[in-house]
Amino acid sequence: IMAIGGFSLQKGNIASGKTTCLEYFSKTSNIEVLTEPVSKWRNVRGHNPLGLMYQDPARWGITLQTYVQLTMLDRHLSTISAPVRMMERSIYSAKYIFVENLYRSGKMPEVDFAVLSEWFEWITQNITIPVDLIVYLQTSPQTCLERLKVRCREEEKVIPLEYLEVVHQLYEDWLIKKTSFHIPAPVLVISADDDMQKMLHQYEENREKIIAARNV
Ligand SMILES: Nc1ncnc2c1ncn2[C@@H]1O[C@H](COP(=O)(O)OP(=O)(O)O)[C@@H](O)[C@H]1O
Ligand SMILES: Nc1ccn([C@H]2C[C@H](O)[C@@H](COP(=O)(O)O)O2)c(=O)n1
Repeated sequence: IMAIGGFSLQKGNIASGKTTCLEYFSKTSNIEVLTEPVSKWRNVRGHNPLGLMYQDPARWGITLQTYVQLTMLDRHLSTISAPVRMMERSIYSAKYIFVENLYRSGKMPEVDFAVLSEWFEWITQNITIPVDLIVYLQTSPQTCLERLKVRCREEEKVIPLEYLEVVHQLYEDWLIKKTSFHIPAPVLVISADDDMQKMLHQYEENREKIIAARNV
C-alpha cells in the first residue's frame, strides 16, 4: 500500500482474501489499488504459463516466474494516480515464497533458480521499489483451501492442502518469525480467517494505519 508518496503491499496465501480486501478499500476511499496481473499469467499471447506451471512445475516454473517478475516490476513502477496505493503481492513474495518453494521442493532445477536469482538481485539493487507497509492477511491453509474451491479457477483445481501449508509456512517464516529473508517494510498483521462481515470490521479498524503507512 502506498500512503501519500509511499506504498503498502498486500501479502497472504493463495485465496486468503487479498483481492476481496483491495476491492473493499478501492470502493471506500481515495486509494489506488493494483491487483495481481493474474489474467496476464493465464494468457500471454495465447499461452497459459500459470496452467502450464501447475501441470509440470519442473518444466514451466521458470517460465511462469520470469513472467511474474516482469509483470510485478511493471506494476511497482507504474505511475501513481492517488495519494495512497495498495498493491497485491510483490516482486519480493514472488521470489521469497513461490520461487523459493519451487526450488526447495526440488521442482526447479538449480540453473533456473540461479538465473531467476540473478535477475531478482539485479532488479532490487538497481531499481528503487517503494514500499512503506506490508499488510499480511494471515489465514489458516484450511481456510485458503475452502476459499480456493469457492473461487474455482480451472488451473488451481490440482492444488492440495499440503501446497497451501508449505506456502503458509514460508510466509510465516518471512513475515512473522522473521527468520528467512529481508523484509522491505514494517508488517501489519490482520487475522483473515473470519467471515466477510467480521473482516470488513477489521479493515475499518486498520484503515488509518494503512493510509498513514509512511508513519508506521
Ligand atoms: N472473509 C471471507 N469469507 C469467506 N469467503 C471469502 C472471504 N474473503 C474472500 N472470500 C472468497 O474467497 C475466494 C478467494 O478470495 P480472493 O479475494 O480472490 O483471494 P486472493 O486474492 O487472496 O487469492 C473468493 O471467492 C472470495 O469471494
Ligand atoms: N509468484 C507467483 C505468484 C502467484 N502464483 C500463483 C498462485 C495462485 O495460483 C495464483 C495467484 O493467486 P491469488 O493471489 O489470487 O491467490 O498465481 C505463483 O505460482 N507464483
